[in-house]
Amino acid sequence: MAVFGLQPEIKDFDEIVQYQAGRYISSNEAVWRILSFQIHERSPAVVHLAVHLQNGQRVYFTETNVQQRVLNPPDTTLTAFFSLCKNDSFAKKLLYTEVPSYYTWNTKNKVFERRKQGKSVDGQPTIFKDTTIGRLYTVHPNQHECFFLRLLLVNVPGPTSFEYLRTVNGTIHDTYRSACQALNLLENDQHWDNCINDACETSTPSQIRALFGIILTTCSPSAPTELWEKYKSKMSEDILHRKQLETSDMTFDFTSEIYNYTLVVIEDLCIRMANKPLQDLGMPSPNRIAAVSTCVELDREQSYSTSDLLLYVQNNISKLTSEQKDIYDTIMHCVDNNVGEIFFLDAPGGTGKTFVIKLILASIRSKNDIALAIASSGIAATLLPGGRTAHSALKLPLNLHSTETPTCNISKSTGMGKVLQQCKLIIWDECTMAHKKSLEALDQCLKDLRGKSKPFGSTLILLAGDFRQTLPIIPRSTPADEMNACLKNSNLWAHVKTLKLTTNMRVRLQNDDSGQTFSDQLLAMGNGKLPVDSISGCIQLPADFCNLVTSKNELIEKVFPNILKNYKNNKWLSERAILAPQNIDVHEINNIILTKIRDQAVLYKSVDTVLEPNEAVNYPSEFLNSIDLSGFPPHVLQLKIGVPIIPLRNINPPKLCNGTRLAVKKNNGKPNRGHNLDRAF
Ligand SMILES: Nc1ncnc2c1ncn2[C@@H]1O[C@H](COP(=O)(O)OP(=O)(O)OP(=O)(O)O)[C@@H](O)[C@H]1O
Repeated sequence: MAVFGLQPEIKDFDEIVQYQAGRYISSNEAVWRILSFQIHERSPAVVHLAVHLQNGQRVYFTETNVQQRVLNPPDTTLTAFFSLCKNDSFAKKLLYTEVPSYYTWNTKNKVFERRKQGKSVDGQPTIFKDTTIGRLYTVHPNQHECFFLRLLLVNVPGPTSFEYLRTVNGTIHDTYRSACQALNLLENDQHWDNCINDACETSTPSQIRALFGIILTTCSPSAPTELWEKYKSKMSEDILHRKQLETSDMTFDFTSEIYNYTLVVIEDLCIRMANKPLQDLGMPSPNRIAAVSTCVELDREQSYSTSDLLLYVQNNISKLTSEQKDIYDTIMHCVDNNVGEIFFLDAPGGTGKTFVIKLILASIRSKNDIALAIASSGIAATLLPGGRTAHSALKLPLNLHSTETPTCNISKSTGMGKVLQQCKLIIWDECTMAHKKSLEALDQCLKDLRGKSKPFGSTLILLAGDFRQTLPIIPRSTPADEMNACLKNSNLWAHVKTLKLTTNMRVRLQNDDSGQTFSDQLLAMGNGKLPVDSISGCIQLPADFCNLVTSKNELIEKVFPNILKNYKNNKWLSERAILAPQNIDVHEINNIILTKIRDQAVLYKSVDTVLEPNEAVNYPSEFLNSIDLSGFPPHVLQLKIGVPIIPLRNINPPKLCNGTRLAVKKNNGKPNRGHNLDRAF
């Protein structure tokens, strides 16, 4: 339909009508309009919620009603929410943003009313939930108090007044900001002070130094020197004690030399963790000439007790099976004769690969030589004595996939540079999971450090892993990309000699027939021997391969039977885990298990802020909190004593690597202590 006015009468010219009449409307739209169908709709519906300080709401008045408005200003959604929380026990559990899902806003009477339709809430047949969501108006951080009031509104359920929002643990705070501070919703140097103070009660000086190093390198405290001045004696106690023993004078007190030496140790830590000297972290720079120069990396690799290691070798070498002994002899022959070779130990799970590697490491280290143990994943690194992740030890770039020719950030003069020049053997466990570029980076680095053009600068390399297991993981990639990133596709692979372990020691030692069947099935699957369905392209699992369950609750019951009785038993916990590929399932399973444990839950919330303050309006804190990325902990972490947790990243390896399982031992709302479930130390 098209309408054109050829001779508009200038007198009654209505531009809007003219525009509407002159619009072209397609036949489809014309029919749609003639039948009065809705032109657009919103789903889910969004209700905007007011945010204002006490008596700060906008009030409209006329000359006639000014007095009445002053005495009795109309309610806003915020003041109506307070009244609702006073009178409705269900609303008391809700956050402001959750209210529109259960209540409708009556604009005439300015009250929230319970929904009459929707999905009824479990156990509350008279309460209905709808898909409607509530959105708070954003507030610029420049409007300080209003911004902090908003922050409280998205965190405190069921407030009954403005004063209620400012009340934390019975204390009424003067400002919303200090209430946020008391609820740990804001970043604050006081956290770090409390954290170190807490550590001083129970930790050794070296642990306090490591904690201080982590705080300096990753938490950007605003006044690091104040923390240093306050706790420098606590961090230097062991150094003082050593000095007292050396001088046989137990009255010897802290001196500037002792503090200087402590600073040197802390600086070494910071360089290792973040490659930054203390000066770049807002701290005084230590006087390196005055301090005894130490090479932390070299010290670390040579600090093993040779007598203990020798005893370990003597006790275990006779246990090696003939195929394990062949591998041990081959490697030790190369070590003793300084032969630079590249070996790949092809060992399916349970064939004793770790057993042989431990023995090789102990044998080399017992002669005070250096053997470097690295692994692609944190958990594999924890299983090797002195193991570290390849990324941390070799200073590999994090964006390996996108870098054309990545390099290790190690120079000849650094501690790690010296370790790599002097080491007799480098063992890389789970190398099949590593991107080929990381090995190529190590190859280039060793060639440079050792001044030799042969692969890996003629260093003896033992790669271990199993190509039947997980290949390198490349986000948003195709299987072809993964194959391309695989070590076998590197030019270096042509120089690799393969050694094989075939006997499953786990099965052999336990003499377990079902274990043998399971191991054979795994091998057949890894070797591509299981028949593939031509239509779906999937393999069919053998009927006796595993036990299938039908619900999450059944899975939990099977994996963690009788959890209330057993959950404080670390050995029991360390033997079981549920893996899920998606965060949403992980959160759901965690919540089900947590509700079964009767201990008091403590909530830890992340403080999420945008770097650019003006962007706070576009990315409000509740939006930042709602982002649930892989590799990041959830915004709200709920912990109870005894539950297992996994650190996603340890800034100061190698004791705790990412992936190590811990059990919560103490839960005080501050950074936690834990038992290690994966190994004892
Ligand atoms: N020669 C041996 N004598 C005694 N015990 C052994 C021997 N070889 C391996 N074992 C034991 O067998 C079990 C499996 O060995 P190990 O953990 O070294 O295998 P793996 O190949 O590293 O397995 P995975 O790849 O699953 O980690 C361990 O308990 C280990 O102590």
